[in-house]
Amino acid sequence: MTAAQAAAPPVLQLEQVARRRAGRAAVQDLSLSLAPGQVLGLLGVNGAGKSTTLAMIAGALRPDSGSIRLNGDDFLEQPELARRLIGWLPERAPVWPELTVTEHLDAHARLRGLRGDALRGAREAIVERLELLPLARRLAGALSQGQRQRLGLACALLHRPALLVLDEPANALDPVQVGALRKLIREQATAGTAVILSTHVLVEVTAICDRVAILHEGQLRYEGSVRGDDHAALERTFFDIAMNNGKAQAA
Ligand SMILES: Nc1ncnc2c1ncn2[C@@H]1O[C@H](COP(=O)(O)OP(=O)(O)OP(=O)(O)O)[C@@H](O)[C@H]1O
Repeated sequence: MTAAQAAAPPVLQLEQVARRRAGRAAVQDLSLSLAPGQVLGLLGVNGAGKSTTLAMIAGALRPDSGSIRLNGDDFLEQPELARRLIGWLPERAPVWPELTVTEHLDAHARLRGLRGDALRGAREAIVERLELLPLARRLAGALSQGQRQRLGLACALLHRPALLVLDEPANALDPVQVGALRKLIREQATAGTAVILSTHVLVEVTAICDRVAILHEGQLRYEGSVRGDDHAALERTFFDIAMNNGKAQAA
């Protein structure tokens, strides 16, 4: 992230966001912000509230309370902003099994308002970048899990979003593809895209992210840089959560 990007207004701003699911608080009083070109990792164990948070940011779930702003605009009042500004890869990337990879990308592009040459240009660029050409004529329903994940990522990136929301993006990817994913995310950040991604793997955060927010039982337990002095505190907090359910261990 450049100094200019750091000084820009936040692409994403959550204030005191809360959401209950199945009668329990899935996310509580969550406040976060994300500048252009910044990569934020949402780290937490199973059930911590990561997917619920990302689904609210992507506009798929409405918060019970709190506000979400995209580039300063109240996104809850203008849900169409999400479609324009956000690229979302959900935890299990949904596919239309009867469409080919190309048809899939075209359908997504149309949903984002792309048509004609703009649509073709965007599709060709993403097919090349994600090396999807050998799969272009395959039915989406016949793809492996990792290939589906790549298609989901391509759909999220197709319209060059200002904010990329990635739920466990390394799921089902082999080590080569994980390396390619890390490179792609850093490339997006360098181009000014803000990225928020979820994971339960600490090394994933340190490899890709600039900042980290640890969620546990729906609450923000830690927020800071992944580097420098913050790193030890990050490791200690996550270790306490993963090994000891969030309670500091006796010395
Ligand atoms: N579809 C749903 N219906 C009801 N409750 C849900 C649903 N999805 C999640 N929850 C609940 O919301 C809470 C937060 O779950 P969430 O999926 O956001 O966590 P997570 O951190 O993404 O977990 P994981 O790493 O296992 O994907 C949990 O208590 C979970 O049981």
